[in-house]
Amino acid sequence: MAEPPVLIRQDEVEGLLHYKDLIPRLEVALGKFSKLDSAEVIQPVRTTVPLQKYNGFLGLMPAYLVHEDILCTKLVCFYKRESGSTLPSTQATVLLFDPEYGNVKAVMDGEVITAKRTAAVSAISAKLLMPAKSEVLTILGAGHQALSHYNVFTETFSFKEVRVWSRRKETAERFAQSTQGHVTVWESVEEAVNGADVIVTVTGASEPVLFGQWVKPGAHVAAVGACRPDWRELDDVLMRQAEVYVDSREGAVAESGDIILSGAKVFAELGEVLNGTRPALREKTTVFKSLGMGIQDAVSAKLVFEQWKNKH
Ligand SMILES: NC(=O)C1=CN([C@@H]2O[C@H](COP(=O)(O)OP(=O)(O)OC[C@H]3O[C@@H](n4cnc5c(N)ncnc54)[C@H](O)[C@@H]3O)[C@@H](O)[C@H]2O)C=CC1
Ligand SMILES: O=C(O)C1=NCCCC1
Repeated sequence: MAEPPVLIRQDEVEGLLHYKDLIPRLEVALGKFSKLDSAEVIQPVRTTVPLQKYNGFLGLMPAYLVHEDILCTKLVCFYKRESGSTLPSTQATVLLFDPEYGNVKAVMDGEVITAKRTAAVSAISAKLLMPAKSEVLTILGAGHQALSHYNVFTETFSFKEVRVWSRRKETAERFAQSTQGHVTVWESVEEAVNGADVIVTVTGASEPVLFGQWVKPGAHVAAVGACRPDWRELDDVLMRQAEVYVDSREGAVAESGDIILSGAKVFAELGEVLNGTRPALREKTTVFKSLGMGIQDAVSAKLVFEQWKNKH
């Protein structure tokens, strides 16, 4: 009989998952995913169950990495919350399986995994696509993803200035007080992104908040919110003037309102750039449209479980 699953709490995941270990593993997984002839990565597009009554959805995100023998699924509920709501917008649990036996080896918190792996993938996009001499980082939104993006971007790169905007100034101010380094608070998106080299959009918006006319030519945008086919964070001008990169083409054309509704063409997956089969057009304005992938959770969960076992 299989052992019962271990339970790995949020504070433990936080202490076990580090960007320096996570980023290289995500790069390998993204590269394998984008190899057209590879049967090594099995990841269906996320299944979503709408929770209309609560303005949210349940997302089911299974993945199997054959070579590494990692079988995993995340169960994630996401809600659009009213401004000022104290309810969480994301609740997630990750299940790691023994692929041969079929039992669940570990049940772990998925919120820290979601925050860190999403930010780590955005950092990979920036490493590949941001202008060579990037000095100004602007973060639009001031929630959980804003903080994980702040942490990995300041750990990985050396920006001279970091700015934040949120729809409520108090939230942006609270965010700026919570960060290790200095962050300036801006009252309008237009001013906040003026001259920015890298812009991270991590809002719960379903209408555009970032407009192409405000974005410096050559800037890199990591667009993380707007994960439904009818939600937007970026306007048509930006989507059409930029070279658009995605985590998964299949996911992007099924789920991204910014891509579907603007009619923008996807230039490449990040994995294709990592594999050297598509170029990184660093000198152009670039958008990385992130939707999140089961394989990102799977490699994160494996890492957490390995580290947990080392300690127990
Ligand atoms: N691409 C990916 O892999 C993932 C994407 N996400 C997305 O990232 C976004 C942020 O997630 P969290 O930081 O966890 O949420 P959060 O609830 O912690 O923070 C959301 C932020 O967006 C702001 N916001 C909400 N509605 C807005 C609106 N209509 N206009 C402007 N700002 C608005 C809030 O004030 C807050 O600052 C969400 O859209 C979520 O769906 C989340 C997880 C993974
Ligand atoms: O990839 C994820 O995890 C999520 N993506 C979109 C919003 C919910 C969580």
